[in-house]
Amino acid sequence: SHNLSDISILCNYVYLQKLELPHNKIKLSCVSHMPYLVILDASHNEISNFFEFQPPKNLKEVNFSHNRMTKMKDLSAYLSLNTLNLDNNFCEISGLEQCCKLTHLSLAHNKISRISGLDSLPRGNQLEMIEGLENLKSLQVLDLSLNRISSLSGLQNLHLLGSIDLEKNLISEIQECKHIHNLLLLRDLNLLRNPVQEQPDYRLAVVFLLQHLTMLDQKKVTAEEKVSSVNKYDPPLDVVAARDHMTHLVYQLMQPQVTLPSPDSPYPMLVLTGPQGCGKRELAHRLCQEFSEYFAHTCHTTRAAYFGEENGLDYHFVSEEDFQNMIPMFIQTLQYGGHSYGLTRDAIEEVAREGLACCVHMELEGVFSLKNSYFEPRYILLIPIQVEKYTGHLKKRGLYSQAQIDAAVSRIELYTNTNKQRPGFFDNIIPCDREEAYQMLRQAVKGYLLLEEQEEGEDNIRASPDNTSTSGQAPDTPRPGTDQAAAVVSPTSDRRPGSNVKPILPPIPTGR
Ligand SMILES: Nc1ncnc2c1ncn2[C@@H]1O[C@H](COP(=O)(O)OP(=O)(O)OP(=O)(O)O)[C@@H](O)[C@H]1O
Repeated sequence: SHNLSDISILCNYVYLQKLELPHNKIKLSCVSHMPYLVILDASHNEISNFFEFQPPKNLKEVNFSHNRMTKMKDLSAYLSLNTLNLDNNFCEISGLEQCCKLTHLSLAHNKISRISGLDSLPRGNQLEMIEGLENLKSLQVLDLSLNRISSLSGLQNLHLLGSIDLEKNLISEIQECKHIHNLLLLRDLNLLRNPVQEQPDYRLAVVFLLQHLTMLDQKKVTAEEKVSSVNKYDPPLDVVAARDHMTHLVYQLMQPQVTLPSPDSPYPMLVLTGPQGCGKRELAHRLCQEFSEYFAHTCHTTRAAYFGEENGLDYHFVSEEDFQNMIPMFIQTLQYGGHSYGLTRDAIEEVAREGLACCVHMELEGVFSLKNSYFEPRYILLIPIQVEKYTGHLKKRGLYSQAQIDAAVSRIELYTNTNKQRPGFFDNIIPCDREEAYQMLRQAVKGYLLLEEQEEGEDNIRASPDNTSTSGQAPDTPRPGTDQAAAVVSPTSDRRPGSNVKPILPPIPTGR
């Protein structure tokens, strides 16, 4: 750092192996007199000529960063070079084809729009790491084929990149593509002859992660591939529900006898839906307790019972193996947070035989699935209004990991969008983070049950069979706890299960 400009005196030091002259204004012609030079640091000078000296046979490390070079030349004579720092110089990289020992190339802060010519670096000595590319903001085409690169990290900010050729490298993980996920102009990626090709569903997974690609591995990405990849890795709710429904429909057709439900006598059900942890489970529980003569909860899950949960009451807790064996019995299932949840026909029938309606809670996919079925439940959406409060509540519960919390929070939008885009999809919407959520819920349910008058003292008034009015009830409507009721709900009754269910929910409006 002494602003040296003339170093011709060094011409006499022919045995020099290491020359460090950063931050000067030197010219390098004297290097031609140093055949044994191994390390050269001429960074931060004003050198405009690239390698303008006779090649020292063993020159291994060269630092030319921060100079004024604009044009590269063929470096085939510099056979021993393994480390080359060219930060802050060039517009185009070339001439490295014969640098067979190059393993470390730094190209930070250049104006390079095209990197090529690195593809013929001989095997066994290929680049393992390219440094400094992150600042090559104008780079559009990157050819790093035939190297030993195993990560795409460092490319994430090259927003103008349209083409990356990494054929025959060591990329082995599909997740590496996440590094280039935000490159919206990237159309062409070549990962041929990388170990990643062996990963199951490699092509669909890459097409999913890089949705702007038009060419992958020198093959056009088709519209069908794009749709299949989204359906596989982030299926829309309708697709999840349709698949679930299809499975259960097939099994249903294989069942010896279908009892519930039937299109002519819909079985009443109440479904609470909303993102996980919004309190559906407790609310459903309270409802089933308060309205125990109307509702019972019945769902199966493979998740372990939380403290205080009871088998058969909160869920039927079963092993994953049992759950899989029961698949033919389900009318709806969902994999959520690594666990399986489902509603079996048998469980619904058991509730129905007791003269009760099912009150279940589920994620939105379950609702979509039920909407495909014969069932015509009432759907109540429980939605958090204040995200921070909801997040705090999830944390306080101490049941969920941060990832689960994030997933639950991110799904709020799914619910609100569904509500916006499909008017009438939900019968009621209740802000679940309000103190009075349960009061609002029971009010809605009482509305369904036409129970208002009963509260006002008319004890014996129940919902009419046709649900059209609450007054002038048929006096012989069975009351819970009476012999008559017992007769109707007797499990030994030979009437069709479900036919004794109280006609509690008003008919579903047509056109839903
Ligand atoms: N049969 C089903 N189909 C779809 N989703 C279901 C089903 N049964 C339960 N779920 C939903 O799966 C998610 C996880 O269930 P879990 O019982 O662990 O909920 P939770 O953590 O207690 O949250 P919440 O308070 O929302 O019930 C919940 O959103 C629940 O409503």
